Amino acid sequence: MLAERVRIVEVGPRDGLQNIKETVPTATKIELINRLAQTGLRTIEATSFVSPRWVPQLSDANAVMESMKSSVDKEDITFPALVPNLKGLEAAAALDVKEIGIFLSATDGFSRKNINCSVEESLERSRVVVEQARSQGISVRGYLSCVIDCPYDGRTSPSTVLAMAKKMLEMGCFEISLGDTTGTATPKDIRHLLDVLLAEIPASKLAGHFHDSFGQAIANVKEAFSMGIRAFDSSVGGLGGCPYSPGAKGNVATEDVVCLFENMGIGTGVDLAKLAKVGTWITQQLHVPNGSQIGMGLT
Ligand SMILES: CC(C)(COP(=O)([O-])OP(=O)([O-])OC[C@H]1O[C@@H](n2cnc3c(N)ncnc32)[C@H](O)[C@@H]1OP(=O)([O-])[O-])[C@@H](O)C(=O)NCCC(=O)NCCSC(=O)C[C@@](C)(O)CC(=O)[O-]
Repeated sequence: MLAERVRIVEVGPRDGLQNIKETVPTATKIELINRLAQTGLRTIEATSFVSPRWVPQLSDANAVMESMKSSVDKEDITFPALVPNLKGLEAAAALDVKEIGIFLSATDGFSRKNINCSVEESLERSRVVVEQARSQGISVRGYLSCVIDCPYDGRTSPSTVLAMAKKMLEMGCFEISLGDTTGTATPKDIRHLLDVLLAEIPASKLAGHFHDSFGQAIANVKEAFSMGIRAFDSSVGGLGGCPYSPGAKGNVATEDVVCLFENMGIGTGVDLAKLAKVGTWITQQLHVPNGSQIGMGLT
């Protein structure tokens, strides 16, 4: 029995697919989630209730979530969805979604490109969403993008990230997922950021969400772990990327995260061999390279 554990938030069906140009059939998305649910993952972000004009790939959010709702054999798995505004919350609530993710940026440039408003406006918008979600018993995770770098505004200062994270926690988010949206962070950047954040925010309220544009994401996971972070977002096969973060690659691969922690004697609850098969299957379906070397090695 492993004494220590990390919590993995699988974001492949949402972050992994949102940037794929060709329309992925709804049945493939549902099958991906069902296969991931067989690997031991306990949190699988399923989709986004966003504007179909902005992210056409996820315009089938209702159908995907409807199919999760009816699966009785997955009662111990959470299927969160991203929600940008009250319209998204209404759609999610109608499908009995138990957890939503709101998503804000530490920087104005990315905020305007991604959700068409300034950071200040996004805080006002989110406050109402969080209040209404929680009054309906829906828990809210907060994503904060561009914590290291912004594709439009350049480097982000840790003090800006701290101020935003505190505001998001105060409004009622149970955890803040720190997004290295551009995937440009190094372990030194992560240490510098966490030094500032952990002076005022408990590690249990923070998660790492690291993209892998320069192959540093797994090193960043390890660095954040060494500083006390115990929740990490990752994507099967290393899929992913935001349509509004040009050049950024996918998330750290879930296979790599599981392999890292299991080898450190830290439990993940995930069956790596089964997960690797899912990574191989979905990357073949999507005709994209498998972003996990360990995943390829195991299949
Ligand atoms: C926020 C908006 C809606 C503002 O977009 P807007 O154009 O300012 O919104 P609007 O209120 O003017 O509405 C425009 C149209 O969208 C519809 N609409 C409006 N809201 C919804 C909704 N919820 N669901 C469905 N439809 C919606 C609305 O009804 C209207 O339809 P029309 O009348 O023109 O036919 C838009 O910018 C948007 O949807 N953005 C989402 C972008 C996105 O999903 N980005 C990727 C996720 S974030 C990410 O990947 C980063 C993360 C989280 O992974 C962490 C990291 O790596 O950093």
